[in-house]
Amino acid sequence: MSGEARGSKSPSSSPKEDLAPPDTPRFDKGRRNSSIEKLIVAVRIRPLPAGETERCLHQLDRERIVVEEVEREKEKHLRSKRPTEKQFNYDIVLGEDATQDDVYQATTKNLVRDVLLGYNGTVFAYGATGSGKTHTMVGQSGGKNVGIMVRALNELFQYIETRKQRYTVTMSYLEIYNENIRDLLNPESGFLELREDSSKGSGYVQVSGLTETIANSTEEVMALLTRGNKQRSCESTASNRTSSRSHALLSVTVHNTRPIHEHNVMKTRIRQGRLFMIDLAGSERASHTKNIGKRLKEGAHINRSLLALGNCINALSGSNSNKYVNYRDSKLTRLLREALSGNCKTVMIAHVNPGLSHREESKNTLVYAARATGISHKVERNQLDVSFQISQYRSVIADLRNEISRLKHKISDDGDENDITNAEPSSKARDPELPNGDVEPNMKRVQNGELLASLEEEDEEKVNGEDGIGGGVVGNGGDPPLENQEKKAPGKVRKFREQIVSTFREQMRLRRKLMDIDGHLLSLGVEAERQHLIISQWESKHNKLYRGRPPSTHAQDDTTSEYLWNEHDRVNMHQAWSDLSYIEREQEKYVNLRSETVKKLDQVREKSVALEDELPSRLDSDTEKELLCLLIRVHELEADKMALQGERLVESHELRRRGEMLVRFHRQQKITDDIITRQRQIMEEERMNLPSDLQDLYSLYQQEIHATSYPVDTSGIPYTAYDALPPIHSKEILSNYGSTISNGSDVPLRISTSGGSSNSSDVESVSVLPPIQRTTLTAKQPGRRNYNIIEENETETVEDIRVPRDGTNHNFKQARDTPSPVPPPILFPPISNDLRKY
Ligand SMILES: Nc1ncnc2c1ncn2[C@@H]1O[C@H](COP(=O)(O)OP(=O)(O)OP(=O)(O)O)[C@@H](O)[C@H]1O
Repeated sequence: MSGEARGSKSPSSSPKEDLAPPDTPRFDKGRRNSSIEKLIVAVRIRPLPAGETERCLHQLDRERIVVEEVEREKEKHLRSKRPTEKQFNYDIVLGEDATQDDVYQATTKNLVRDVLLGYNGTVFAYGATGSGKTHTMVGQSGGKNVGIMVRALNELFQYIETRKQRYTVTMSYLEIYNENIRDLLNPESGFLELREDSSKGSGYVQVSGLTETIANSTEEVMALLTRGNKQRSCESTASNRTSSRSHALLSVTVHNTRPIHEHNVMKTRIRQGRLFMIDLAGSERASHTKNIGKRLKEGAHINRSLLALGNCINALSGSNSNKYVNYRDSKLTRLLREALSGNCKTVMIAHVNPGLSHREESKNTLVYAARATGISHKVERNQLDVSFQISQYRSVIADLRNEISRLKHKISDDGDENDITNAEPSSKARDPELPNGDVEPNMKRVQNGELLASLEEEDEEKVNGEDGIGGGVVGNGGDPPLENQEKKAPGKVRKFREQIVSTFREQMRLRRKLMDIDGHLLSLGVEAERQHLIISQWESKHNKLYRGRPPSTHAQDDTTSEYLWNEHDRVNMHQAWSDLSYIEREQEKYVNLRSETVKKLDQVREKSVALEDELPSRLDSDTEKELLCLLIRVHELEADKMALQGERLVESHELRRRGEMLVRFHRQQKITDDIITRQRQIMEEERMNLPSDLQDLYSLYQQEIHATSYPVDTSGIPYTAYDALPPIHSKEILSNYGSTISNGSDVPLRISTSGGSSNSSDVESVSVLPPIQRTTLTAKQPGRRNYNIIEENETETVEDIRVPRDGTNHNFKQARDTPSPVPPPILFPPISNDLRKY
């Protein structure tokens, strides 16, 4: 082990010291932006498992372990001087009595500090099954036995909470189980793929689709960690009652920005450190574990990936500088590549069981661990100092991007949830009680003009912020406002910038106006639908189609009217019609205003593009150009954001309007159905001969009705309830698609295939139509079938029936004389009390 390696053995150097602030002079070494670091190897010896008394290894001191060798009988005589034990040296040896805190302090505490300084760090637990890896990394929740993961995160957050600087912490947690990667924070996402990101260097891999969660507090992180741990693949094996069958990788990224002064120039220092904490699955010998089946397969996968890791360690520890290291053999080594040879400070905690029966596994672990002590590589701090203004823009752009993607997701989520074209109208939309009482919050705000006001406020803030180029848009922890910086800018730049800002302001003003107009137009549309609904509600209540425009004040003179209007109806209908004509006038006015505003907006946009085009020729300095480009970009993103907000508003109004329309259509459909059914009833009773084309149309209508399947029949009785009733009649019926059987009374009829239910493959659907109960069967195939005829509360035999291919109806009136106890069925939801008053 080289002197330098020993010198950089930070994990064990001061186990009891507190985490010092990252920028104190103590960390001069860290201030150098790159250094050669060796992989730190710690060995933890777990206590002897219960029932084992004999041991095979011993801790000599804080750095050495000895393993007793087994001497074969023959060798004992042949080589009497042969040493009987083997000694191994490591950076740190933690004995059986080491506490969880001792292990954390000695191995990981300094990595946490390094991560805050902008380095990447990895700590991974290695060893045979049952040797204590999960105990070290995860431990037991709460109390003194919590593991490294919780301790590191705790310390990280404790530190961040005491600092004013801006930190963002994100985390992800995955497992590799049978060579498949699963997101432990979002297990529903299925298996994830590894993707190579060549932009970050050859072999740099990322897990595509892995959830990267922003964590704000220790509690939040703990909750995430607990959730992830519950998802881990863990089984009981002969060697370990709670054996982890997967490798678990927890990654915590700390992003920090802070202002610095360098040579009287204000800059922003960006640092990003990443800490991986890995609990590997344990290597196992099939003969020892006695695993079979699934466990054996898991074991094979675990061993293969650990073998690949061992090979990498072997290759990396060799003295040849041109060594070839094959990381591609397993997903584990591909993911650990950065930790083993890249820009990362790494600590390996090898775990051994001192019991005699575990000698082979423990010795193998010790051999690998000893090899790993020879690994060293160059580590660099991830730090970038950028011009303060540029960093502010970057930050604003990042915030806006996030906001835009959040809005986009929201729009698409809402679209999926509310896809009215595919779905039945929602209960909200169908229930006419809701139009007034349950409007979306956005809608309410639009109707009250509040949305606009709040948007204006929001934009005021943003536009005002621009006076200082984004000063105030992003909190900068009490740093000098950007205006001060800007005042120093040369006059030419300032003038150009003012032009850009004023064009942008105008753009935003017009966009706001457009949103206002759109909002108003949309609420007018919804209101118009509502008035139509009120009118159709009235028509439905009176079972009459409304004829023409307002009876209004002339209604009392309308002596030809077939019905008499009461005063209440007259006032309400008059109100509805006059509201409708007002709405139409308003719509016309706002449509014109909209097209004028769009025209103006296009002109301003053109002006803004022209300014951007002029930028290279009007400015000399690259920094100025970059600044103004970023300014334009910020504006564009602001504009995008506003456009998306507008889009969302439009969508929510549109959904609402469609909901109202559907309620109206359903009401119209109900009236139509009632008319058709009653006409049909009269025709049947009068035994009228129908023209064949009308008969065809009627059959078509029935088919359409039957295409809609209801889980509950129209009288509210679940279909399954019929299946419990005994069949009153079983008959072979020659059925046709859309054949109707009616019993001439309001007792529901039910038909199912002989011995089966209506769900059988022969019958596609059965429905009951008002007002006379008819059970209509829609067979998948024409032809003869056996059907059971079931009537609720009915035991008498119904006459044999035969439904011919032409779909002629069969009336059982003569076979029935018992009045039905079942109330008349209702096809659509009851009319709400709210609308009934109209
Ligand atoms: N240092 C220790 N002190 C007390 N108990 C320990 C220690 N190490 C391990 N154990 C106990 O031994 C058992 C096995 O440990 P653990 O599950 O951590 O092993 P592992 O190496 O993760 O095994 P696998 O690879 O099968 O998942 C557990 O009940 C654990 O609590």
